[in-house]
Amino acid sequence: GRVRHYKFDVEYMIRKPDCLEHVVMGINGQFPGPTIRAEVGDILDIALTNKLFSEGTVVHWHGIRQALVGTPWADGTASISQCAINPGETYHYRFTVDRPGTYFYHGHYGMQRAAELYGSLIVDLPKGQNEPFHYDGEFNLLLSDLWHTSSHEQEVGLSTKPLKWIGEPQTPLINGRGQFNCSLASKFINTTLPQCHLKGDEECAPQILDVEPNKTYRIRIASTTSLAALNLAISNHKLVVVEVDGNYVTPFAVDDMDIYSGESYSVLLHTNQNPNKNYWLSIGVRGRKPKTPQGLAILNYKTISALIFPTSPPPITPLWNDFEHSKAFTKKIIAKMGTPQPPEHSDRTILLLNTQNRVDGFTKWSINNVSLTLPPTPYLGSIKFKINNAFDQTPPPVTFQQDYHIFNPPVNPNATIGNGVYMFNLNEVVDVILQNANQLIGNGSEIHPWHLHGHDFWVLGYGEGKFKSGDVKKFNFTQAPLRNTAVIFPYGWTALRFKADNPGVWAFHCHIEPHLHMGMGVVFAEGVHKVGKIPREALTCGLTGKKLIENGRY
Ligand SMILES: O=C1O[C@H]([C@@H](O)CO)C(O)=C1O
Repeated sequence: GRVRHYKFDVEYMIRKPDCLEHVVMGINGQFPGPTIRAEVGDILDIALTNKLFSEGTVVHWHGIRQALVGTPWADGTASISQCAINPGETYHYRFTVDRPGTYFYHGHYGMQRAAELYGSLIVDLPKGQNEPFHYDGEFNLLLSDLWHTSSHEQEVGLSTKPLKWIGEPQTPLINGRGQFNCSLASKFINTTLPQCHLKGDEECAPQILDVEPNKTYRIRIASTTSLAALNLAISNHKLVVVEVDGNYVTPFAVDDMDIYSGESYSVLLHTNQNPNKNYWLSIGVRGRKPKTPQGLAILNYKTISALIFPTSPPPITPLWNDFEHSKAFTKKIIAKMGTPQPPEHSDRTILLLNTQNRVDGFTKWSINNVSLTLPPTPYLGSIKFKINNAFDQTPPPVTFQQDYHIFNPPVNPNATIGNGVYMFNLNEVVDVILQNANQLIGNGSEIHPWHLHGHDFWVLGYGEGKFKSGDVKKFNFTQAPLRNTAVIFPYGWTALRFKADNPGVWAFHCHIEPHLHMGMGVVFAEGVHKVGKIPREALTCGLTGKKLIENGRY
């Protein structure tokens, strides 16, 4: 593959993504950051310079496994794979993209994703190879949620006693575009917002998808929201899902689709409707009581002007708590024939109970009663160089008390903080059962999208209530989809299998950024002794900084 060089300057910028002025994080003067487009086998060489004034940064390449050549130091997770990049410093992300698909990148330090640090990353097949589906043109939609409070204010609120929850996002964004103080569809929907009067060249003008009649378009869709789960639909048009998290799936048609934070999709759209009209593409909030208006874009049949608004209302987003609708969609996702099958047996199973808890009166999320607090020395260096006082050496619990009542608030809400690591033998096959439960107070249970770094996993199944050993009989081994993000539904469980075959240290966490901030994650490690030479710039902080770099030992 060829080497593609990029220079990325991460900076704060003043923009008007929803027609109002906000501070957002961008790259090279662009918000969202530039789209990276590469071919399978290419080496991406990204010199990323921190142009922020007074805080560190890192960028994670979401869905890229860093596995082909073994570059775990390029995964872009602060405290896990590298030291945060200080203002004025440059870090070199150099890695191979080994598989086609729809990916994205985003900040992975503090809550810089909520500060809107993200962009798209698309990997094409090598020239001459064809996708297993035909299309005449393509679009790329990166979905996000815009906040009118700064990520710093959000972090402090989440770390305050009592909790100051961040609430709901102000504006959903499609390719960084939304409208806050007006609506594109106020004529059609019950809104107090005035009709937007936009010329089309504003930063907050809607994304237009220009199409010709009777063609097939591939729409790539990825969500890097901080909180919101979204439902996407296009009036009058079916969507045929063909790709999920960089893996082909058995195609299926839907009228609308759920997209959780951390997921990516490709859908095919046939432009087989009346070409003398335009149509709405909508994204609406699901899974939490929506306080955010729909985000809108326009499907424009080029036969008419893009400025002619659709003459019918935007699609209605399914009810936020219609979880059966969500489950029906998610369970339709099955592997395409030819997808690698999961190994028949696993070497070990870990059960991870997701709960909302208290630690010294602070509201936290915890896994088997441990709330993750990242250490100052990144694990990759501290494990490789056996710096044993860098983090808790006792591994975190692999199960939870079997008499735990998942349908009730916790009897004892107290959890502990910790930063221990689940250590796997290289090439071990691991089953993970994610178990959902009731929230801290009152009745309720939320959807959490769990994202694994460094691997794909097979989704073996989703179930209701508390996982029982007999539930393994319900696992789907023959068409288990490969993914890097999977949700747990309210009061349910999700079973995953993966092969710990990628030497390195990998985050596995809820992709809802405030939940990760509140401790909702774990750290996996395997074969770290096999990791090649870690670049110095990954090790300059904490105890690796002191013991290796300052002493001139590295
Ligand atoms: O972590 C969360 O905290 C709030 C709520 O449970 C307490 O205010 C909420 O909706 C979350 O998802």
